[in-house]
Amino acid sequence: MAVKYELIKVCKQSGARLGRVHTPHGVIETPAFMPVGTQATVKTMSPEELKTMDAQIILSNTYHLFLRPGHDIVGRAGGLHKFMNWDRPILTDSGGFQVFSLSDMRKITEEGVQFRSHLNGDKLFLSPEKAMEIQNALGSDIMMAFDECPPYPAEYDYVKQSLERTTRWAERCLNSHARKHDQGLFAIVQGGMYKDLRIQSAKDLTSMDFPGYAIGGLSVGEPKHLMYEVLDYTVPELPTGKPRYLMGVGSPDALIEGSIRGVDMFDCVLPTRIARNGTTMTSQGRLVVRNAKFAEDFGPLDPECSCYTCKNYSRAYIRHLLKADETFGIRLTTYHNLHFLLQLMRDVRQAIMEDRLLDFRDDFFTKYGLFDN
Ligand SMILES: CNc1nc2cc3c(=O)[nH]c(N)nc3c(CC[C@H]3O[C@@H](OC)[C@H](OC)[C@@H]3OC)c2[nH]1
Ligand SMILES: [Zn+2]
Repeated sequence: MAVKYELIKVCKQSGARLGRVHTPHGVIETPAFMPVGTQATVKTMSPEELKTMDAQIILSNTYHLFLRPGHDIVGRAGGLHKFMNWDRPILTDSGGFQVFSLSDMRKITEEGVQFRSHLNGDKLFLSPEKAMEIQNALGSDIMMAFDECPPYPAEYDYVKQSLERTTRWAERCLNSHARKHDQGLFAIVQGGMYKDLRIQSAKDLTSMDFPGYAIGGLSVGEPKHLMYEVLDYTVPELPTGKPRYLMGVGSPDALIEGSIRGVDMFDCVLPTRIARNGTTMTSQGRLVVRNAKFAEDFGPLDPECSCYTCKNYSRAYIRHLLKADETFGIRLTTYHNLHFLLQLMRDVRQAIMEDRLLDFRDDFFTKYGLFDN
């Protein structure tokens, strides 16, 4: 079946919502955090470990897989699910963002974007139609429309031109959507930090029938309060019966604040990226386990965590592995960080069920030391 959203309940205290996103490879309970597996793997984690921590859906990336190994190879392997041995839902980004964040020598035209591969300098081209062809070959359950994510800050006129082109590109994606595997195609709302442009982008895109809507153009260096402000006036422009996906977000506080504002899906490289330099998220805030002070600390990363890492290994052992550059060290910090955010979203869903998400936020922020900064 195609991608459908089922609204279960709205939190009486916060307006956040509990929902389910039905996809060809299974159901996602929302609000949900989606681990990022850019190059067809969530770095250092096996699919079995991701299932043990109950990751419901993972992300992969059109830009990276187009460049390497090539979407045609993945297609001939039977698609991304088969290629990476993951039988739950997969969402793929359309590649637009990476063209701007990874490659140089790029040129935007109405047709699409010319750029050079960040791997070998090859001249390449991505367009709405190409992005759809690639995602069809990958066979992801949720595909993203090809868009431009303007930099921050960006001039009003540039953002207006850009969002209007992104809307035309979204229409071209819809028209070239083969629905080969009954995949869902989400449009991406742009408009920078300008209220009238965000509302224009949302109105234009919701007038076409997409099964879900992403809010793009955020988490690009703007202050957090500005991101929340944009959410405050953009989310209400989106249909309540469709999932809302805030791209590239985020930290524990942003996941809670975004859920309060009615966002259903989140993705962020934070948990896997900071794990690689030995930074972990714990119920008492961030903990840099590489620090010398943990050399003889034989307790778990987080005394309140029930994950595999915290049940079986000490801070001293993990610190030793990281200092010795042993791969198992970043596997343990990665496992814990992903589990931490997945558990946080389970707690958020429970708080929505019990109409107490604002209380949950205050308790979490107090313990996590977020009222300090
Ligand atoms: C960090 N802040 C952030 N703001 C973003 C805004 C946009 C946006 O407006 N449009 C598009 N198309 N993508 C965006 C993205 C990339 C997310 C992907 O980036 C990849 O993570 C690195 C990952 O790919 C598996 C993920 O897949 C959905 C953003 N990331
Ligand atoms: Zn843990």
